[in-house]
Amino acid sequence: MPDATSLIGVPEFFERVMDAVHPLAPMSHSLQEASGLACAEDVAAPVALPSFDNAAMDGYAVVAADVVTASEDHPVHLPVVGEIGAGQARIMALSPGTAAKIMTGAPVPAGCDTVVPYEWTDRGVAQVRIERAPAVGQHIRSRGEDVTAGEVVVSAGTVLGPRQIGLLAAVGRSHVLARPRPRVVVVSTGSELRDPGDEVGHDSIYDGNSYMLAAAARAAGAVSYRVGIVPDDPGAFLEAVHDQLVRADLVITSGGVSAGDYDVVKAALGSASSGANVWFGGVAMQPGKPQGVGTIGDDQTPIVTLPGNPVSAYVSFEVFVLPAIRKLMGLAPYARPLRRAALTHPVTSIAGRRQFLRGEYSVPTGVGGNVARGASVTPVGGHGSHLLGDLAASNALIVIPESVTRVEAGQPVHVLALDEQF
Ligand SMILES: Nc1nc2c(c(=O)[nH]1)N[C@H]1C(S)=C(S)[C@@H](COP(=O)(O)OP(=O)(O)OC[C@H]3O[C@@H](n4cnc5c(N)ncnc54)[C@H](O)[C@@H]3O)O[C@H]1N2
Ligand code: MOO
Ligand SMILES: [Mg+2]
Repeated sequence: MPDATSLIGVPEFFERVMDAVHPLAPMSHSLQEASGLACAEDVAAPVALPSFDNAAMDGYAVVAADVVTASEDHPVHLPVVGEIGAGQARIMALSPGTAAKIMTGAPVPAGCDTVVPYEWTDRGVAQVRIERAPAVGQHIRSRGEDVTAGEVVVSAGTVLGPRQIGLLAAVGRSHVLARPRPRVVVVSTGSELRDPGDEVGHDSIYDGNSYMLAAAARAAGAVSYRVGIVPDDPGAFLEAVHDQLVRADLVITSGGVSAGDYDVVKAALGSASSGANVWFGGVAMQPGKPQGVGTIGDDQTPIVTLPGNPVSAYVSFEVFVLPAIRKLMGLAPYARPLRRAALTHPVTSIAGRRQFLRGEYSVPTGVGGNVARGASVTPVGGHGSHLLGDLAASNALIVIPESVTRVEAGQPVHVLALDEQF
């Protein structure tokens, strides 16, 4: 590994990763598939909302002038000429001096300019007694009052959340152009690795990283593919990665990027015949010092090579890969809110490195997260980048800046809230 003087900063490596990825070309998606994706068109409403004048209450369609004098003491009586249910518009026009039963959502007949709710009547069937006068237009939802036909209802770049999907469906769109979910291929390297469920010996361990990274990619909105464990053999590694490129928008590898004799990823991707162009180096952070990023194959598929220590791999994913996946999706890079919280115990950090410590972040129930409102964070476990149990017990990363070597209890710190997403 390069020594401390040759480490590059977290922001510089972040830029290298972001430069390697480009938003994916938009595709047509059914609304069911489009949830969480970035819309890639300005969607003009094909129809107005409401698309016709309709009743806002269950009651009687009437002509306002006929009932203007109605009161409990002086009710107005009108003959009921029929009934209009939602989806059953049998009465197209209403004559003055008559009423028609009408249900919420049903089209108001021509001539009707107000609806009398059941509660203001005797609910009569052949004749209705009206005891209160609605204003002209009351209880009628007018065509186009919400959305006019041709109006842009969702613009390009908007994230298609439930509200946008609901609106698109309501204006009759079955499909929408959106940037697709990136296909992320996860490759774990290490001759010591075994699949969960298999036997482990005294010198082998379970492959936690590829499951963790595949799950993290999926949680970020990607489709993830886990490639079986690749041993520390450069030829086998290159073959495995090249085999996957056909279905990869991004390749993430785990392990083999440090200074070891069997650090396969660095050895393989660094060779002239690898078909890859990858920068390897040290980043001024802990965990996550050894890193690599570049492209591989004819299509220049982006590849990020994460360190093998589980906490290092996870932190690197959060800090670099999650924003990269979001860029591929056409989303803003940062997914997590950076909160401020008071540290409950002192922590130390190496000078010149941005430290990401595991922590348990909490805010008093029902309030937003900042120090003034009582947010606090308790460090969980030590600095060791093998401490996966501590990572799993955490819900935040405490971020200690490069220039700081110690923070006392009670002091405010920034935390990346891992279970929160914008
Ligand atoms: N001489 C030096 N040694 C190391 C340095 C250094 O600067 N000089 N850096 C250390 C740091 S920091 C890190 S982080 C690791 C990075 O290691 P590699 O990316 O080369 O990863 P490996 O050597 O393959 O594995 C490291 C560690 O992680 C375990 N591991 C790997 N893959 C998995 C997996 N899929 N699931 C669970 N655990 C995994 C592996 O068994 C090792 O224990 O290098 C330091 N060394
Ligand atoms: O920097 Mo390594 O990523 O600490 O363990
Ligand atoms: Mg190594």
